[in-house]
Formats: sequence, C-alpha cells, structure tokens
Amino acid sequence: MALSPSLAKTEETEIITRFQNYLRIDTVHPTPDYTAAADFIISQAKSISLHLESHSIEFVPGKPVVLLKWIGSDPSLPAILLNSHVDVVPFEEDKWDHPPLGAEIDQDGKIYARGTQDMKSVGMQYLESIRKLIASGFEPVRSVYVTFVPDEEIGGADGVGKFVESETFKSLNIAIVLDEGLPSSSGDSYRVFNGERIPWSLQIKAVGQPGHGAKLYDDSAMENLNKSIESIMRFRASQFDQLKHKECFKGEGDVISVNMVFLKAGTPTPDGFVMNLQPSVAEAGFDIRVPPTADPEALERRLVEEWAPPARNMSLTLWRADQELARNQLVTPIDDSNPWLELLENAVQEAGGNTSKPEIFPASTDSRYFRKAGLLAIGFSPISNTPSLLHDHNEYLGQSEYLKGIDMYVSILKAYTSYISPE
Ligand code: MET
Ligand SMILES: [Zn+2]
Ligand SMILES: [Zn+2]
Repeated sequence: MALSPSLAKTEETEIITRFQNYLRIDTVHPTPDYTAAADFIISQAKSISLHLESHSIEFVPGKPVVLLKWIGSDPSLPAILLNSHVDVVPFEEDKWDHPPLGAEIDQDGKIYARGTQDMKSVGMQYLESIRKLIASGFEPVRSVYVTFVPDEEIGGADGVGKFVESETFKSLNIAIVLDEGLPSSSGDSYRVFNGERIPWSLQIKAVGQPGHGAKLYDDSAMENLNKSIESIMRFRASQFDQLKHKECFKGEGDVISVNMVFLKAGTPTPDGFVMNLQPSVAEAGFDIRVPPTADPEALERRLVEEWAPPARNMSLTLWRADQELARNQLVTPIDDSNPWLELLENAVQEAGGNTSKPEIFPASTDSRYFRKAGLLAIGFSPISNTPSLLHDHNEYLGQSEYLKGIDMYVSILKAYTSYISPE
C-alpha cells in the first residue's frame, strides 16, 4: 500500500534528521570522537532491526571499526561489504557560510556540513537502504556487511589497514567491496571507480651558502631549492597539459599530480622575517598522486636526479601510503571476470540513473587496502548534479540527492544480494 503524502513526508524528515545527527558528531581530525560515532551507528543498527548484528572492534585502542552483519539466507555464498570512513578533514570555519558541524539546510534544500560528500552521506545511505529493505520484508540471499572505519583521511593504517589483516575480516568471505567515489556534476549520471592513484608525500631540502642579503652567491639554499621547484613545475605543467588536451582522453586520475603544499625557509621575527640574511637551509613539500599506469621507478629516478640532486646540495624524504602498492598498483578488472560492475550499472539504471565509464579515483581511498587483500572494490558515491566539494569550504549535499542515493543502494543491494554466479 502506498503511503499517504504526509506519511511519506514524515519518513523523509526522519531520514534527513538522522543524517544531520551523524553529521553533527565531531569526527574531525586531528581529534575525531570515534566513540560518539560508534555509539550512534550501533544505536542506528539496533533501531533498524534486532537481526542486524553490530560489533565494535578496536584493533587500535580508541579507533573502533564498527562492523554490522545482515546475514543472508545462504551464508555460504561470498558476501557484500559496504565500507565508509567515519573521520572527516578539518575546515576553516570562518570561510563557511554555514557552521561546518551544523548540518543546516538552506531554502534550496542543501545540507551543509563537513562529511556531506566525504563520506558520512554514503555511510548513512547504506544504513537507510538496509532499513528500507528490512521494513519491506526483503531477505537477502548473500550476507551484507557494513563497516564504519576510522582514520581514512590520515592514511588508514590503523583503520582498514588493520582490519584487512584480521582473522575477523578473513572469516567474512567477501566477494565485492563498495567504497567511496566522487560526485558527478551532471544531471542523472553517476561516477564509478575501479582503481586509484597512490599518494606520495615528498619533502625536499636544499642547503647552500648563507650570508649577507646583498650578495649574489652562486650556490645559495634558496637558489638550489628554486631550481628544483622550477623543474617540478615544468613536470606539473606537462601532466596538466595531457588533461587539458581532450585528444589525450585522460581523466584526472590518469596523470601524475604534483602540488606544492609548503615552503619553509628564512629567519622569522615577531612580525615577519629578517630581510638582509640569506638562509642556509630551504625546504618545500609536495603532494604527489601516482596513477596505476605510471612507472613509479621512473618517477623515483626523477626525484633524485632532477628534483633533489645531491650534486645541487639537495636531499629528500619520501613517504608513501604503501611501499608495495606504490610499486605494484592494483586495479579492479572491468571485464567479464567481474560481474559486480555490470550489476551495479544495471541497478543504478533501474533506479533512474546512468553510470559513466569506470575511472581511476584521483585521490586515495581505503579501497586500496581491499584490493591489496585480493578483493574486487568499486568506488561509488551516489551523488549526481552536484559540484565536487570534498575537503573544500561549504561542502554540501542536496536533500533530494541524498534521498535518491538511498534508492540507488536499495536497487544495488537487491541485485547484489540475489546474484548467483552462473557456474
Ligand atoms: C595520506 S592518505 C590520504 C587520504 C585522503 N582520502 C586523500 O586522498 O587525501
Ligand atoms: Zn573520503
Ligand atoms: Zn577525504
């Protein structure tokens, strides 16, 4: 029986209120309140159904992984894992038009908060879709697991990194993982991702002749650093050009990005810097993202030979999210060997959307840990018609997009949990 419009309205208001409540929990780095978030998620699970088992597992003290289990009628079949991270990145509150933890809704129905896109929306949409399916009497054949994990935004080592190594994880027998994607700015189109770039953090340091600000030294630290920055910027432009020229057919995730994120040199005073002094040390930091198609060894050589050559008094520190993945990047196949992509595409279509060609995620997600553990993982956030505002000011999500996304997962879960492989 169809709900009367006013009843349907109440239900929608409740769904939105639950999302607002999750957004208002302060899970902002560097001091996310993981306990409050875990308590909230577990209370949500209990309110959905007593049949939804919940576990809070602390592989690292104070950093719970919340695992929900919706057991299917044939638990021997490999299961579905829906993953989302609980933590969010910090914000510059004075640059926002709405409080970043307020979850205020403007007159256009846009909900403003850190995490509306990245990715508290997705976590709650998983729960709301399960709530709807259970309320409708739907019974899955395959089991569904839902994880709410800590620390994705700081590399995930203490979150999914520990989880995938655990006996609990191994006992779950997972066939496919869904994790975060990115919004699409166009109408009814949704983006899907089957791989991602690996983050490298590079710090370079130059030393050189210090002395009087008026001298033209041949080998000052600033000059040495500047030569490197020029070289790095030329490389950056060459990568960017491939994106700008449409005939290269490259997406953001297919080229190497290099962005300077800090510069450090000089002798500070209370209100500025000493001006007539050339420093003996100068440093710069770069966020680098390396796609699966790039040759990491060629890039490593470039770092040493061109960007931080010892011959120019330079040294470097390189941090990579995962040494092994940095050298051997993994993508989830998109051919017939992976039935889950087509199932997802069809399910999205049935719910009134379209998916675009699978892409390489330009930043990083926990999917890399799942792929490394040998699983298929697809990045998908059901957000269309919305500018991508991850990590940006005024991150928002429209109420109607949020509600539509829940129906996408209802459709996907119906297809995924009922799928029986032909053999
Ligand atoms: C250092 S890992 C960073 C993870 C974060 N999601 C990013 O892509 O920036
Ligand atoms: Zn994210
Ligand atoms: Zn993020």
